Formats: sequence, structure tokens, C-alpha cells
Amino acid sequence: MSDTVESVIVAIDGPSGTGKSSTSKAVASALGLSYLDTGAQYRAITWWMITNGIDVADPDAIASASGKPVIESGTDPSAPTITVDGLDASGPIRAQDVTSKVSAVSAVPEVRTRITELQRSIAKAAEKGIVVEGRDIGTTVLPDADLKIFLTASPEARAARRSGEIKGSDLTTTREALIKRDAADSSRKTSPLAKADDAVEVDTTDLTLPQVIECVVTLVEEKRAAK
Ligand SMILES: Nc1ncnc2c1ncn2[C@@H]1O[C@H](COP(=O)(O)OP(=O)(O)OP(=O)(O)O)[C@@H](O)[C@H]1O
Ligand SMILES: Nc1ccn([C@H]2C[C@H](O)[C@@H](COP(=O)(O)O)O2)c(=O)n1
Repeated sequence: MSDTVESVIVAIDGPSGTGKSSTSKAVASALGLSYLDTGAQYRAITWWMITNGIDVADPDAIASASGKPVIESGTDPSAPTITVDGLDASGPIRAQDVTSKVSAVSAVPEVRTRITELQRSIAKAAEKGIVVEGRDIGTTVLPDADLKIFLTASPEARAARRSGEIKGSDLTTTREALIKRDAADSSRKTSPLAKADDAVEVDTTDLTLPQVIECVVTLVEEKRAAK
């Protein structure tokens, strides 16, 4: 038996607020893997479109501009980074304006082609393996991933988690905004939010974050052992 630990590619998908980022970062840290937040990349390109005066309601304008921004992601799970044209975008991409427009920008096929290529090249370069989280990782970006997880949780649980993060936020408004964004992400034509046929579904509604992390770490270790 070899002492070498096999490289492993883990895809974690699911709707907003199901715990993808928190779980993926913790699993990657625990197992010495790289980590990629693909939502941050779609947010970054959306932020660039807004700051450069591109009409986000105009898919042709978005498509024409989609090759212009230089987006770079740092994959250390303890300190992930995202830059656009060399500028730190980690703060601005979380602004409400970006959150409300990211579904429209990420639905444009030219944007998806560009960002998907970037994601595949980052995953390929991760020597020890990587945890990649998003909406279409198991179905489109990395269909040959060693392990695919699809996280779910009730809209109520997800809204409560998100409201806990934002001071003074209203639970009903947060819940409606989540449902609206999920509907847009699930109904777009190009690589919508979807569970891959071979993904393991984990309902996190009644699980604590440490329980979800433990569950996913166990699934990765089982896959590694079977390789
Ligand atoms: N199982 C859980 N129990 C309670 N809180 C959780 C759980 N999982 C995640 N959280 C909390 O819910 C919030 C949202 O989690 P996170 O950002 O990881 O979700 P996400 O699926 O990546 O969302 P998005 O797709 O919108 O980026 C965070 O505050 C996180 O700490
Ligand atoms: N693989 C992905 C990841 C994200 N998106 C889009 C759709 C989301 O609403 C948005 C922001 O993602 P979040 O930061 O909430 O994880 O980005 C996508 O289309 N495909």
C-alpha cells in the first residue's frame, strides 16, 4: 500500500445559503486541499460590468464585454482571494447591487464559457486536489469529479442563516430574495443550478455546520480510500 495521498476533486453545488462556502472551506482546510468559490467569480465579473457602465439588462452588451476583465482567484481555504484587473474585489462583490444583478450576468452563455474555462484551469493546477463550490460544478464544470455533493436546506433555514449575517435584515424579504435568485439560477438555459445524477444529496436544514463538515469529510475520505 502506498503512503502517497491521492489527489481528489470534490464538487459542491446547491442553492444559496445551504452552506456551500462554509462547508467547502472547512473541508478543504481539514484535508489539505485547495478551495475555489465560483460564485465569487460570477460576482466579480458582475461587479466589473456595473463599474464599467455595461447595461446588465442587455445580454449582447454583457457578451461583448465578457472577455475584458482579468479575474484571478486565490485558492488557499484559510484566505481565499478574488481580484479583478489586479484590484481586491472581495468586499465590493458582496454588495446588494451585485447580489441583485449576478443572476442576469451569469446567465449569459459567453460569460459562462469564459468563467468555466478559468475554473477548469484552476482545478487542473491544484496538485493535491480541490474543493470547488457553485451551482453547475458537478453537472458542467467538472463532470468527472471524484465526489459530487448537492447541499439543500429549507428556504426558512436558509433565510434565517442569511438574516443572522446581515444586521437589521427582515426574514421575509431575505427569504423572498433567496427564492427569486434560486429560481433565476435554476431556470436559465445554459448550465442551470442542478443536482448531478451521481451527486450525494445532503439536507442541512436540521444539521449544524460542524455536522455537515464531518459528513462531507467522511465522504471524501471514503472516496480516497477506494481510489
Ligand atoms: N448547517 C448550518 N447550520 C447553521 N448555519 C449554517 C449552516 N451552514 C452554513 N451556515 C451559515 O449560513 C450562512 C450561509 O452559509 P454559506 O455562505 O456557507 O452558504 P452558501 O451556500 O455558500 O451561500 P451562497 O450560495 O449564497 O454563497 C453563513 O452565515 C453560515 O455560517
Ligand atoms: N457555479 C456557479 C456559481 C455561481 N453562479 C451564480 C449564480 C449565483 O446566484 C451567483 C452568486 O453565487 P454565490 O456567491 O451566492 O454562491 O453566481 C453560477 O451561475 N454558477
